[in-house]
Amino acid sequence: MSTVVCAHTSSLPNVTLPARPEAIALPPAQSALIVVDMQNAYATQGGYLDLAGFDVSATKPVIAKIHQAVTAARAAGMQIIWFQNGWDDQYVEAGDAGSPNFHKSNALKTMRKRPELQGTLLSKGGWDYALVDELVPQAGDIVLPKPRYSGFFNTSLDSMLRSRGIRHLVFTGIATNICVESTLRDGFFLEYFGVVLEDATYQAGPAFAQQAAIFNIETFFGWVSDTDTFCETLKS
Ligand SMILES: C/C(=C/NC(N)=O)C(=O)O
Repeated sequence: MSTVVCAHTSSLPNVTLPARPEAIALPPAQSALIVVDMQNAYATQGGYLDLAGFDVSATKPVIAKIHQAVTAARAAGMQIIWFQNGWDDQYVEAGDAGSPNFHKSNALKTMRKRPELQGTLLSKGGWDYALVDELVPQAGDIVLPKPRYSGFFNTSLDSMLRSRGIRHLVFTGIATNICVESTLRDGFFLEYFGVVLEDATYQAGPAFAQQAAIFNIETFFGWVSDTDTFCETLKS
């Protein structure tokens, strides 16, 4: 079985992650573990996705897997990056009717339908915006707010990564088919190697949305592995 090795990092200590469609090199000093939007909005009952009608009842095991992956990545010296999706409490950053986001964001649509929720969903400083209690960033981690689905759009992610010489991105978080896939895709166009830990992600929508996102990543944009394999690989 072949292994994909980035030409610029081939002289670094050889950590190879078993993945689909083939193994991929993952030098810890040139890699970041990215945790996408593990906020109450996306992972807790009573949060935005739940209120908008999406099923979040199976997110607890995903939170546990992310905790496991973060712990292993931290022990290996890998940079941890946490994203939080949302906007100011007046929703200026969300855009007005001139922005597609205004029309497509289910958080904004839910608040228009239920005005009593106005100011609560994905609003910076609120419970919905906060990371779930089980996942706590530590000193040295990077916490980045993001205003759109892709973590590369209108954020400092690219410069944070480039200034640290990071070329390899390991993705966890919610939702696989939206912010995880959007960020991994943009990373691909910017020449980052993206791997998703399948069991440390969860979709927004039916199960086929997860399957389609994983298919797209495995086939066109990156690589797919799982949390135990990632942790074992880093340990060895
Ligand atoms: C539906 C949705 C997904 N966000 C994400 N973190 O993938 C949203 O933000 O509206």
